[in-house]
Amino acid sequence: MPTILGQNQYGKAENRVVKITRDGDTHHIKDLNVSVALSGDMDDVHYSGSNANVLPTDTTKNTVFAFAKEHGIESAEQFGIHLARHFVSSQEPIHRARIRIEEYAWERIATSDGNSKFIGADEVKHSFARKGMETRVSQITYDGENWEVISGLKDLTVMNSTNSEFWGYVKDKYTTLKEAYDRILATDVSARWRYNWTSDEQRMPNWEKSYEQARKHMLHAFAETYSLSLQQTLYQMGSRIINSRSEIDEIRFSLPNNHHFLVDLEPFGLKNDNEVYFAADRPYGLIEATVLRDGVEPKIPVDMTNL
Ligand SMILES: O=c1[nH]c(=O)c2[nH]c(=O)[nH]c2[nH]1
Repeated sequence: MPTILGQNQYGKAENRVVKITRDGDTHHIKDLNVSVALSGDMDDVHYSGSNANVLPTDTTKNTVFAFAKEHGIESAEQFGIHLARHFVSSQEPIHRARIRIEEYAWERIATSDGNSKFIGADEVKHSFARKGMETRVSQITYDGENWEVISGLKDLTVMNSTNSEFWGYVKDKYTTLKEAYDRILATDVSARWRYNWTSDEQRMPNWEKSYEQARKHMLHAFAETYSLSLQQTLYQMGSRIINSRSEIDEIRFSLPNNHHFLVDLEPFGLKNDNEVYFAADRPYGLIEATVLRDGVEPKIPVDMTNL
């Protein structure tokens, strides 16, 4: 049965590029998911396997990261225009380039009430929360006598573009990780906290205010902790809440360490001065712990994913 090749395209999909622009101590983030699809004279590679016209998808990936350094990322559109023009104008066999870009928006972590006691202007400049991501959750249990209220949030994505190190860890024969003295610290906060309101005899907390305050304290602790590990940051976030909110006795966190790897741009003659990162989605470190008011019994389940 004779066959012919129909429409075809190829390229590297979902290049997760994060560009930090460091304007003194004020940092700016561009966080993109860039997919490249090229088409043109690609009959041969399909029919005979000749790669003579094939620019490797790996190269299209490298180009995305190199362009983030060379041209910066002014806007997703501008970045896509640079890339598409480059592929079509530099490669004879390529006649069409389609660049798809998703951009993740970030906003600076700032004080909601103008009270900058916990957060100096410096911290705000390199601490970000991703827009419109989080989900607020709660679980209410009542046995006719006692109440248990657990509240929390998930998918609150935050990033510090500096003030994070990781070194001095155990090294065995399988350890290859390089010590880091200035790395990106990013996580999707999943937290559950338990209220010490258990009976109708007690004054009920203001749930709305409590949620808002717990969230705020957590973000401020994240932003202002000079972090030597995500574990340390986690503990600071928890203890800030316990110390600031008398109605909360226990908080449990599940924090993925969203790794950002510096891209090696040396092969392209470019210096990567802590600017262009590959945002890996898996595997990820997963740091989990409960922070408790001293003397209380832990009640939040260790595996809180169904909560
Ligand atoms: O903050 C961190 N904690 C770890 O336990 C760890 N392990 C690792 O490889 N990187 C990191 N980062």
